[in-house]
Amino acid sequence: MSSQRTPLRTRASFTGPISSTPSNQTTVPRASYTELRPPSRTFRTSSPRVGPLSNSQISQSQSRSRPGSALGTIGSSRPSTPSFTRNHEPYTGTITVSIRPNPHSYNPSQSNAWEVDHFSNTITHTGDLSTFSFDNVFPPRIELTNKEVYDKSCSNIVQNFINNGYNGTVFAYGMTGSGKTFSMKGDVGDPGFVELTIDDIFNKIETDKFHKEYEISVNYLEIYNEKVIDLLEVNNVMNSDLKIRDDPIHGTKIVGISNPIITTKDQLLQLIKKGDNNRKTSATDFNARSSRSHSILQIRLSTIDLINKTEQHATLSLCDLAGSERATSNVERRKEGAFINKSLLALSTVISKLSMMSNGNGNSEHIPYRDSKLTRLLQPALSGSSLISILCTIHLGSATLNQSFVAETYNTLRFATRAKDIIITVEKNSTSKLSDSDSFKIIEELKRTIENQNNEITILKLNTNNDSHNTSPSSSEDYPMIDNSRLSDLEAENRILHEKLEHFTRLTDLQKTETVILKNDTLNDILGSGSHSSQMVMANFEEYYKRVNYEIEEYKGYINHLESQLKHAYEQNATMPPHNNNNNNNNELSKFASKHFEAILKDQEEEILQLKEMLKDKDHIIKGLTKSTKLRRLADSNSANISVVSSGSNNDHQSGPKPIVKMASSMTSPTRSNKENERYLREFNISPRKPKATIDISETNGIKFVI
Ligand SMILES: Nc1ncnc2c1ncn2[C@@H]1O[C@H](COP(=O)(O)OP(=O)(O)OP(=O)(O)O)[C@@H](O)[C@H]1O
Repeated sequence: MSSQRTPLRTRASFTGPISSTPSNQTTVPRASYTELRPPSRTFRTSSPRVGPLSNSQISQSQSRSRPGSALGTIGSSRPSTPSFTRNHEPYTGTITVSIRPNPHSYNPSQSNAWEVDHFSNTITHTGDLSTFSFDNVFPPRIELTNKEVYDKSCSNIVQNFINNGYNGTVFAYGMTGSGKTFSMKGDVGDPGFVELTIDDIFNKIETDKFHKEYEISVNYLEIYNEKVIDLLEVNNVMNSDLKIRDDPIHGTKIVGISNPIITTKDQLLQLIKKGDNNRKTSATDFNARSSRSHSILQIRLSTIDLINKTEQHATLSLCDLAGSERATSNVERRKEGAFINKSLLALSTVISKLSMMSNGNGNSEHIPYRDSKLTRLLQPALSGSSLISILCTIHLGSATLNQSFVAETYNTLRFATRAKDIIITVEKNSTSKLSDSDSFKIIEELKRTIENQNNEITILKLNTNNDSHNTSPSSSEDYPMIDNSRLSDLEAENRILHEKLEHFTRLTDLQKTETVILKNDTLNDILGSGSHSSQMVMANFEEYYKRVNYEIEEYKGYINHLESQLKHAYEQNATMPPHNNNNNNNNELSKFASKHFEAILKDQEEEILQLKEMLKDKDHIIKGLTKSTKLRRLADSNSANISVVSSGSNNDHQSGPKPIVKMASSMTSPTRSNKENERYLREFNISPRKPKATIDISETNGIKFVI
């Protein structure tokens, strides 16, 4: 993991799709994303939500073919989770909305206010029979783990964040004590969304460790009484009310928030734990440890793909909102409650307006994102920069005993319904190509890290040896153990880094080869001569190859000559007598001569450098040519039993380059024996049954360059 952030060169544009659908799904034009149809809902005549829909309203809503509209009828289309097409076009669809009841406020032996059908993902009020349908409606089972809920409602977004560069936002919404923190943070033996997400991220890092570089940074904040507080730096008074500003890349930014770079999973978990301990919680009427603030954990991931040499940046926000609640007698709680309710109301209003706009009912009116810090921070996500999943936690409650639960659950379901109506178009963050200087920087950084590790390994080994010889009774027995485990960790890490470095250097080298070859007119002429026979292409290649080799030798000789001249000139310069200060004329003359001389030396140095660069380029050409020539030979001799030899002898290059041959009619050679063929095939790691039949200058894996 790099300790230095790669500069963000492109403005992040949000592109992207998701999904639970298999990747072999065919590309569907956006307008016909029928699989993106969101949960449909039946409005029964007694629905207290919006009142019954008239027949004309129902047919109107059914005939409207907006993708992702939540207005449909149960049975006509099952609620579907947003899907992504294979080639990751921008995702257009709805927000994933899931409902999770708190099992503690549900009693199966009593008559409950709500009935859940987790097969059809619906929830029905047992009194007025109004039914709501969502992407997921989970059963009120105590055995239901956070992992099961995460897999269905959240992992899709996390995977698209990790693998495809989409921003993601997940938030838990619901009344106090309904299970938001339980779902996000988890419990003993039942890790929550935050930990499960971190597991997914670090598992991916482990899987891709040989061909990808990841950099993770994190910030963790809470909004308490409309103040933004850095949970990782609570003791800093400067961080007691951070300001939110517009940001061209991320939409909004929090000025001055700490943003540490994370290198290990444990480090991240420790930081989050520290932040959690700093979060404001208190006992309320419904929850002994109620969150009195909204918390937002933001994980930023930069991915460098060492194979494709691209980089990508994405942000995942995990929000645990404070719960709505009724008035309480405690003054402090009342004040907090007022702020919480106000910001939740602002969120609700924003969601409602966005939903109306998505349904074509609202004009493109002002969305009041600035009414609260919460909506201001969620603004980029809600306005289309991010895939969103909302987990609404509810209390099912007994119909007779807990009337307040019933009303709150109604509120939450209404909120969830509006959220489900919102249609978002989210673009994947752009992928930018690493420049040569970026590749160079990465290679240098890897080398530095390896060197530092080597030093540490040496020191640790020395320490361990000293400890084992140390007979002092006061020496702790624990230290050698710590050192040993650190030592083996370091050695393992070091091996991986070495492999990474070799791999990346090889790739950079290959890319350079390809660039040089593509820029080379003569080579392009040869490669582009589609009508020529393979023998002719081969002959031209080989002739060109000899010519380049000859030129290399020439250049080397010339460089040697220049270098010895330079050396001689420097020596002369050093032995020149000092200037005579009394003689002005002489002095001026010698100054002029010296300047002139220096200029010549500089010119020569530059020429040598240029020549060396040219030599490097030619080396790259030779590599590419050697490979393609051998592959071509192999393919020809294996498939058509055609063997080609160069038209000149080994001494040809001594007599200078020849013009590139135009026809290969005179080229014949003894057919290579089977044994020889096998040797070649082994050398190129190619299966004898499937010889390469095309000239492929881009394939390197497993192929040794022989010059
Ligand atoms: N699905 C669940 N399974 C088991 N226990 C749960 C579940 N959901 C919530 N609980 C328990 O219910 C209590 C309240 O949950 P939690 O603190 O997560 O609520 P909350 O919605 O975050 O409340 P607040 O808004 O007040 O912070 C906790 O004791 C928690 O362990």
